[in-house]
Amino acid sequence: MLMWKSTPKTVLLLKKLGPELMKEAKEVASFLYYQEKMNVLVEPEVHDIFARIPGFGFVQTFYTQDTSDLHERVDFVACLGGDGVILHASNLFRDAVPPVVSFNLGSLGFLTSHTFEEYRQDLKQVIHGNNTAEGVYITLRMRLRCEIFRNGKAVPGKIFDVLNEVVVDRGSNPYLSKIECYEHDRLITKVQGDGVIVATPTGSTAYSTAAGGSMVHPNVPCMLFTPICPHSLSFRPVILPDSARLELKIPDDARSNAWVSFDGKRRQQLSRGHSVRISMSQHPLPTVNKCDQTGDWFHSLIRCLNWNERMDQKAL
Ligand SMILES: NC(=O)c1ccc[n+]([C@@H]2O[C@H](COP(=O)([O-])OP(=O)(O)OC[C@H]3O[C@@H](n4cnc5c(N)ncnc54)[C@H](O)[C@@H]3O)[C@@H](O)[C@H]2O)c1
Ligand SMILES: Nc1ncnc2c1ncn2[C@@H]1O[C@H](COP(=O)(O)OP(=O)(O)OP(=O)(O)O)[C@@H](O)[C@H]1O
Repeated sequence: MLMWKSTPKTVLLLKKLGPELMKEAKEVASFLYYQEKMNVLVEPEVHDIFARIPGFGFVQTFYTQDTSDLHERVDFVACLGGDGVILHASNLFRDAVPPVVSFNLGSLGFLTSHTFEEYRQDLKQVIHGNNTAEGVYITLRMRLRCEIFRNGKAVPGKIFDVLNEVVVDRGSNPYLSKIECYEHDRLITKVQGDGVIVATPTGSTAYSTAAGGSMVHPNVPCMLFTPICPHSLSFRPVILPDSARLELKIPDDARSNAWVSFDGKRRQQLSRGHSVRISMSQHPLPTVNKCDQTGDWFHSLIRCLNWNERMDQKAL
């Protein structure tokens, strides 16, 4: 459950990229500042828009070049948009992540548990959660720490924490990709196909599901190892414990380079001899639940993916 040591003072308000959702962002910023007496931070591009609107001089911003101390300045994050905004929030925080409450104003919104209509009541619950009888539940979402290596040496500045998954694929190369997969330095298999996904339980309902992986409740401590179009009749997806330490390496005899992406972003080439090492991050991402961990998850499975939607059988 969410327990504040002292009443939260600063909120980071994130919204979906682009000009839309400014009306909603203005409404939420005013509510947090005037009603809840909170400091409101937004990203620099959004701040540029607020700076031109009379009466919103209270909205502050931060330097995106250095977000290393952002977690110390921000008590919680409020997101307006879809799943991509939560992935973006994850990307802003390399180390500890403050609790994230998200209002679904995007398209699918599997991870965005709250509706915008009730934002006042839900934000009050988050801010004064300690004092309410019911309390506020959170889900601690595992992230994966990914680090790129060249011939066994860490490439400086190439460390990424992902909330959904890391993908190594063939990119636009016409050749089958060849990726050696090690677990704690032991070769477990070679992927010969379009690529491979290493996903968190949170990411299990995203790309990994599309590639045939299982859907895993976010409280299960594990990582999913899901091949993409493997050219083999026996390569089924597997689930590994959260203690696994994986390395995906492009061998010298691969016909072409590969590509790696982190939560579908920050895509870059992996040449022969390059590898990406993957282990559980020490810093999970806490998301605020609307109901509770299991209730929210099944609600999203049904609302977004029509999980087991079927006509009810009539009595005899
Ligand atoms: N074939 C696929 O299904 C496919 C292909 C590429 C990327 N993706 C996913 O897109 C994600 C990036 O999302 P984005 O919003 O920035 O890009 P995007 O705008 O391309 O959205 C991809 C879709 O995936 C959904 N999604 C994202 N995370 C999810 C999750 N944890 N559970 C269920 N659905 C989820 C989003 O709601 C959206 O509908 C990647 O992390 C990857 O998982 C999926
Ligand atoms: N503040 C932001 N800064 C940078 N990129 C962002 C930001 N907000 C959203 N994005 C990106 O913009 C895209 C669309 O955003 P988002 O996912 O929130 O909306 P959507 O696609 O309509 O909803 P859903 O993902 O739930 O289907 C995503 O790829 C996301 O990563």
